[in-house]
Amino acid sequence: MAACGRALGLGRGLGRGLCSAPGRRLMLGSDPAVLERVSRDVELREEFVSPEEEAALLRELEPSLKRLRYQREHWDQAIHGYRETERSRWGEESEAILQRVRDAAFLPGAEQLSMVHVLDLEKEGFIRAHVDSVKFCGDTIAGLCLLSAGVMRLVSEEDKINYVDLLLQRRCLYILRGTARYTFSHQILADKESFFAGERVPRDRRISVICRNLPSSAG
Ligand SMILES: O=C(O)CCC(=O)C(=O)O
Ligand SMILES: [Fe+2]
Repeated sequence: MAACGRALGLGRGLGRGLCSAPGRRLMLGSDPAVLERVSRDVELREEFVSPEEEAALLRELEPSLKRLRYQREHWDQAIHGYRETERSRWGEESEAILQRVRDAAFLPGAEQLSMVHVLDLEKEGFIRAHVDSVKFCGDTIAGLCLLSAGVMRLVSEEDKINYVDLLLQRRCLYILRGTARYTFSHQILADKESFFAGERVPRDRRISVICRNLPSSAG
Protein backbone atom coordinates (compact mmCIF):
# COMPACT_ATOMS: atom_id res chain seq x y z
CA MET A 1 0.00 0.00 0.00
CA ALA A 2 2.55 2.57 1.10
CA ALA A 3 4.77 4.08 -1.52
CA CYS A 4 8.40 4.44 -0.57
CA GLY A 5 10.34 7.56 -1.35
CA ARG A 6 7.88 9.88 0.38
CA ALA A 7 8.82 12.47 2.97
CA LEU A 8 8.47 11.32 6.52
CA GLY A 9 8.66 14.69 8.18
CA LEU A 10 10.52 13.45 11.22
CA GLY A 11 14.06 12.78 12.27
CA ARG A 12 17.08 12.92 10.01
CA GLY A 13 17.18 12.21 6.33
CA LEU A 14 14.00 14.16 5.78
CA GLY A 15 12.28 13.61 2.52
CA ARG A 16 13.98 10.41 1.61
CA GLY A 17 11.69 7.78 3.13
CA LEU A 18 14.08 4.88 2.73
CA CYS A 19 12.88 1.37 2.05
CA SER A 20 14.62 -1.70 3.39
CA ALA A 21 14.54 -3.68 0.17
CA PRO A 22 12.91 -3.18 -3.19
CA GLY A 23 9.51 -4.79 -3.28
CA ARG A 24 9.28 -5.15 0.50
CA ARG A 25 7.91 -1.82 1.51
CA LEU A 26 7.43 -2.54 5.15
CA MET A 27 10.34 -0.72 6.72
CA LEU A 28 11.71 2.74 6.33
CA GLY A 29 14.15 4.78 8.31
CA SER A 30 15.60 8.18 8.99
CA ASP A 31 19.07 7.19 7.81
CA PRO A 32 20.23 4.50 5.35
CA ALA A 33 22.96 3.16 7.65
CA VAL A 34 20.56 2.89 10.57
CA LEU A 35 17.93 1.18 8.45
CA GLU A 36 20.53 -1.28 7.18
CA ARG A 37 21.73 -2.07 10.72
CA VAL A 38 18.27 -2.46 12.21
CA SER A 39 16.75 -4.37 9.32
CA ARG A 40 19.20 -7.21 9.93
CA ASP A 41 17.51 -7.68 13.28
CA VAL A 42 13.90 -7.27 12.22
CA GLU A 43 11.73 -9.80 10.45
CA LEU A 44 8.30 -8.97 9.09
CA ARG A 45 6.09 -11.69 7.71
CA GLU A 46 2.90 -10.56 6.11
CA GLU A 47 -0.17 -12.81 6.25
CA PHE A 48 1.54 -15.03 8.78
CA VAL A 49 -1.90 -16.17 9.90
CA SER A 50 -4.92 -16.62 7.67
CA PRO A 51 -8.26 -14.88 8.37
CA GLU A 52 -9.55 -18.23 9.68
CA GLU A 53 -6.59 -18.60 12.04
CA GLU A 54 -7.04 -15.04 13.24
CA ALA A 55 -10.72 -15.82 13.95
CA ALA A 56 -9.74 -18.96 15.87
CA LEU A 57 -7.31 -17.03 18.08
CA LEU A 58 -9.90 -14.32 18.71
CA ARG A 59 -12.60 -16.88 19.60
CA GLU A 60 -10.27 -18.21 22.23
CA LEU A 61 -9.16 -14.82 23.56
CA GLU A 62 -12.29 -12.67 23.50
CA PRO A 63 -14.13 -14.27 26.46
CA SER A 64 -11.29 -13.61 28.89
CA LEU A 65 -10.45 -10.18 27.44
CA LYS A 66 -14.07 -9.05 27.68
CA ARG A 67 -13.96 -9.55 31.43
CA LEU A 68 -11.21 -6.93 31.74
CA ARG A 69 -11.51 -3.16 31.63
CA TYR A 70 -9.30 -1.03 29.39
CA GLN A 71 -6.68 0.83 31.46
CA ARG A 72 -6.63 4.54 30.70
CA GLU A 73 -6.12 6.44 33.87
CA HIS A 74 -2.35 6.94 34.16
CA TRP A 75 -1.00 9.47 31.66
CA ASP A 76 2.60 8.41 32.33
CA GLN A 77 2.07 4.73 31.64
CA ALA A 78 3.96 3.22 28.73
CA ILE A 79 0.74 1.80 27.35
CA HIS A 80 -2.47 3.71 27.08
CA GLY A 81 -5.95 2.27 26.47
CA TYR A 82 -5.18 -1.37 26.88
CA ARG A 83 -6.11 -4.56 28.63
CA GLU A 84 -3.84 -7.55 28.78
CA THR A 85 -3.59 -11.13 29.85
CA GLU A 86 -1.09 -13.97 29.80
CA ARG A 87 -1.84 -17.49 28.82
CA SER A 88 0.11 -20.72 28.89
CA ARG A 89 -2.60 -23.16 27.83
CA TRP A 90 -4.21 -22.89 24.45
CA GLY A 91 -6.69 -24.87 22.39
CA GLU A 92 -5.34 -27.16 19.70
CA GLU A 93 -5.79 -24.75 16.78
CA SER A 94 -4.22 -21.79 18.59
CA GLU A 95 -1.39 -23.92 19.90
CA ALA A 96 -0.49 -24.97 16.36
CA ILE A 97 -0.38 -21.31 15.29
CA LEU A 98 1.77 -20.36 18.27
CA GLN A 99 4.12 -23.22 17.54
CA ARG A 100 4.64 -21.74 14.07
CA VAL A 101 5.44 -18.39 15.69
CA ARG A 102 7.96 -20.02 18.02
CA ASP A 103 9.54 -22.00 15.17
CA ALA A 104 9.89 -18.80 13.15
CA ALA A 105 11.35 -16.77 16.01
CA PHE A 106 13.49 -19.02 18.17
CA LEU A 107 16.25 -21.51 17.63
CA PRO A 108 15.45 -25.08 18.64
CA GLY A 109 16.01 -25.51 22.36
CA ALA A 110 15.89 -21.76 23.14
CA GLU A 111 14.34 -21.21 26.54
CA GLN A 112 11.06 -19.39 26.12
CA LEU A 113 8.58 -17.79 28.44
CA SER A 114 5.80 -20.34 28.82
CA MET A 115 3.30 -17.49 29.20
CA VAL A 116 2.22 -15.88 25.97
CA HIS A 117 1.41 -12.19 26.39
CA VAL A 118 -1.85 -10.92 24.91
CA LEU A 119 -2.24 -7.16 24.61
CA ASP A 120 -5.53 -5.63 23.53
CA LEU A 121 -5.20 -1.96 22.51
CA GLU A 122 -8.43 -0.08 21.98
CA LYS A 123 -8.75 2.09 18.85
CA GLU A 124 -7.55 5.13 20.81
CA GLY A 125 -4.84 3.13 22.56
CA PHE A 126 -1.12 3.46 21.91
CA ILE A 127 2.23 2.30 23.28
CA ARG A 128 4.91 4.81 24.17
CA ALA A 129 8.58 4.21 23.45
CA HIS A 130 10.09 1.61 25.76
CA VAL A 131 12.62 -1.20 25.79
CA ASP A 132 11.25 -4.47 27.17
CA SER A 133 12.75 -5.36 30.53
CA VAL A 134 16.00 -7.26 30.15
CA LYS A 135 15.19 -9.00 33.42
CA PHE A 136 12.18 -10.80 32.05
CA CYS A 137 12.74 -10.99 28.32
CA GLY A 138 15.63 -12.35 26.29
CA ASP A 139 16.96 -11.16 22.96
CA THR A 140 13.89 -11.93 20.85
CA ILE A 141 10.32 -10.57 20.79
CA ALA A 142 7.84 -12.08 18.34
CA GLY A 143 4.39 -10.54 17.95
CA LEU A 144 1.35 -11.53 15.93
CA CYS A 145 -0.79 -8.55 14.96
CA LEU A 146 -4.52 -9.17 14.92
CA LEU A 147 -7.56 -7.05 14.02
CA SER A 148 -5.77 -3.90 12.84
CA ALA A 149 -2.73 -2.63 11.03
CA GLY A 150 -0.42 -0.27 12.86
CA VAL A 151 2.94 1.42 12.73
CA MET A 152 5.72 0.35 15.07
CA ARG A 153 8.46 2.93 15.47
CA LEU A 154 11.92 1.92 16.65
CA VAL A 155 13.93 4.85 18.02
CA SER A 156 17.66 4.75 18.70
CA GLU A 157 18.36 4.72 22.42
CA GLU A 158 21.75 6.25 21.64
CA ASP A 159 20.68 9.50 20.01
CA LYS A 160 16.85 9.42 20.36
CA ILE A 161 16.73 10.81 16.82
CA ASN A 162 17.32 8.01 14.39
CA TYR A 163 14.38 5.75 13.88
CA VAL A 164 12.95 3.01 11.74
CA ASP A 165 9.22 2.58 11.08
CA LEU A 166 7.68 -0.84 10.54
CA LEU A 167 4.38 -1.26 8.78
CA LEU A 168 2.59 -3.95 10.74
CA GLN A 169 -0.21 -5.24 8.59
CA ARG A 170 -3.16 -7.04 10.09
CA ARG A 171 -2.26 -10.75 10.58
CA CYS A 172 1.47 -10.20 10.20
CA LEU A 173 4.22 -11.49 12.47
CA TYR A 174 7.05 -9.21 13.51
CA ILE A 175 10.24 -10.37 15.16
CA LEU A 176 12.66 -8.00 16.91
CA ARG A 177 16.07 -9.30 17.79
CA GLY A 178 19.42 -8.01 19.07
CA THR A 179 19.93 -4.38 18.10
CA ALA A 180 16.26 -3.82 17.32
CA ARG A 181 15.31 -5.23 20.70
CA TYR A 182 18.05 -3.74 22.90
CA THR A 183 19.40 -0.53 21.40
CA PHE A 184 16.17 0.78 19.93
CA SER A 185 12.98 1.43 21.83
CA HIS A 186 9.69 0.39 20.25
CA GLN A 187 6.28 2.01 20.26
CA ILE A 188 2.93 1.62 18.53
CA LEU A 189 1.71 4.93 17.14
CA ALA A 190 -1.66 6.34 18.12
CA ASP A 191 -4.30 6.50 15.41
CA LYS A 192 -3.79 10.22 14.77
CA GLU A 193 -0.03 9.71 14.23
CA SER A 194 -0.38 6.47 12.33
CA PHE A 195 1.30 7.17 9.00
CA PHE A 196 3.77 5.12 7.00
CA ALA A 197 5.70 6.71 4.14
CA GLY A 198 3.30 9.61 4.30
CA GLU A 199 0.24 7.39 3.96
CA ARG A 200 -2.35 6.97 6.62
CA VAL A 201 -2.48 3.60 8.36
CA PRO A 202 -5.80 3.74 10.18
CA ARG A 203 -5.67 2.16 13.60
CA ASP A 204 -8.53 0.17 15.01
CA ARG A 205 -8.69 -2.05 18.04
CA ARG A 206 -5.56 -4.18 17.81
CA ILE A 207 -4.64 -7.36 19.62
CA SER A 208 -1.06 -8.54 19.73
CA VAL A 209 -0.05 -12.02 20.79
CA ILE A 210 3.57 -11.93 21.86
CA CYS A 211 6.08 -14.72 22.45
CA ARG A 212 9.39 -13.97 24.14
CA ASN A 213 12.42 -15.97 25.06
CA LEU A 214 14.06 -15.95 28.48
CA PRO A 215 17.16 -13.91 29.21
CA SER A 216 20.18 -16.15 28.96
CA SER A 217 21.57 -17.17 32.34
CA ALA A 218 24.93 -15.77 31.21
CA GLY A 219 23.20 -12.37 31.27
O1 LIG B 1 1.61 -4.69 20.79
C1 LIG B 1 2.75 -4.95 20.40
O2 LIG B 1 2.95 -5.49 19.32
C2 LIG B 1 3.93 -4.58 21.26
C3 LIG B 1 3.67 -4.68 22.71
C4 LIG B 1 4.84 -4.27 23.57
O3 LIG B 1 5.69 -3.54 23.15
C5 LIG B 1 4.98 -4.79 24.93
O4 LIG B 1 4.04 -5.40 25.44
O5 LIG B 1 6.07 -4.63 25.51
FE1 LIG C 1 7.48 -3.89 24.28
